Amino acid sequence: MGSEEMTTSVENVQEMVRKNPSSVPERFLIINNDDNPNISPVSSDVPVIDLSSVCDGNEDEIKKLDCACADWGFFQIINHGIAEEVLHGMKNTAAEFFKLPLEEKNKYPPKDIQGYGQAQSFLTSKEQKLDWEDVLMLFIYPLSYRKLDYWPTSPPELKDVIQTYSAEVHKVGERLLRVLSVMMGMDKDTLLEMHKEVMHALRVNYYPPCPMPERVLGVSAHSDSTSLTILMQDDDITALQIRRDDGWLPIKPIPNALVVNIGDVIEIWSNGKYRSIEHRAITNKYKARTSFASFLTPTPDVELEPLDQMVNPLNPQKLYKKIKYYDYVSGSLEKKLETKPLRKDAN
Ligand SMILES: O=C(O)CCC(=O)C(=O)O
Ligand SMILES: [Fe+2]
Repeated sequence: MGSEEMTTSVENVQEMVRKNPSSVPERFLIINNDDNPNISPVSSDVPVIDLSSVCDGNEDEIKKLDCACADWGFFQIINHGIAEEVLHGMKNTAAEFFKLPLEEKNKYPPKDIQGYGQAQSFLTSKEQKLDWEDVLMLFIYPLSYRKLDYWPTSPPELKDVIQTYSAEVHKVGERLLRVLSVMMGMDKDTLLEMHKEVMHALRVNYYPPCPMPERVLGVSAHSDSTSLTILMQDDDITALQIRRDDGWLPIKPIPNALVVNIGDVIEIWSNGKYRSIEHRAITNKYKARTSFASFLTPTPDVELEPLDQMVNPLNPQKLYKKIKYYDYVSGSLEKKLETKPLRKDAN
């Protein structure tokens, strides 16, 4: 049972619910009313983008994507080219992993952001409210960052499934970055080159059912410190919400579509034209939910700064200071999932 001792002081949420399905420890209860999951949602839907049409150069669809990145920061993509079997394979195999006994899952205790554990064990802060989720986090690319010690060996096919799913998502991410590069006035490969290498981490979020969904968040409000995040969510539960018009807008799952959001890095490069929007996930009283977030980022040594061509009469100055991506992430981890750390005046 040594592995259990190796976990942090935050209890495994799934295990806690299994042992005591009707109670919620104090540290999970929300006090700040702005975080209230009950706040009345805004009604309208995030744009749905046909990726194949965008990549074929369809002007209207590209315009729609431009609008989605600027006005919404979030959109869903269809016709992304990832086979249904790949998506379902990932969901079904991960479900088998989360069903395993705790001792089995605890063979991969979180360290250096990788492994299986509670959301907070991946972060530094101790005081914040806890999120109602357990997380499996793995570096996928570059291969030199991959630490297979953290890749679960059970179920046996999981490693291959993660590899196949992630390779496909990576291709989608690169296609999107090529289109965004052109939309930002550059050659199609420039944005990719600015990453030096497109780094990729997979975070599998497992949210057990929660007896008090009106007072507990699955993941509290945050923006992603990525270039892009590509998310696969369950079809049968609406839980992801984005901040919009002073309210929270739910993103209703579309079967086999993927949710994409602009992260802080693209917000900075685009000098605020494309927006990294705060989002959160609420909990569900009756059902567990799983989401798969693929985080695409530049390498840590990349210097972030608004691109010269994104400074224009509409946006006459650089809105963000130059900062190394590594320092940016360290800063936002400390501030962590509080409020959005962006919009530093550059002077
Ligand atoms: O579960 C979700 O829908 C959101 C997850 C998320 O925002 C994240 O992992 O960064
Ligand atoms: Fe997120």
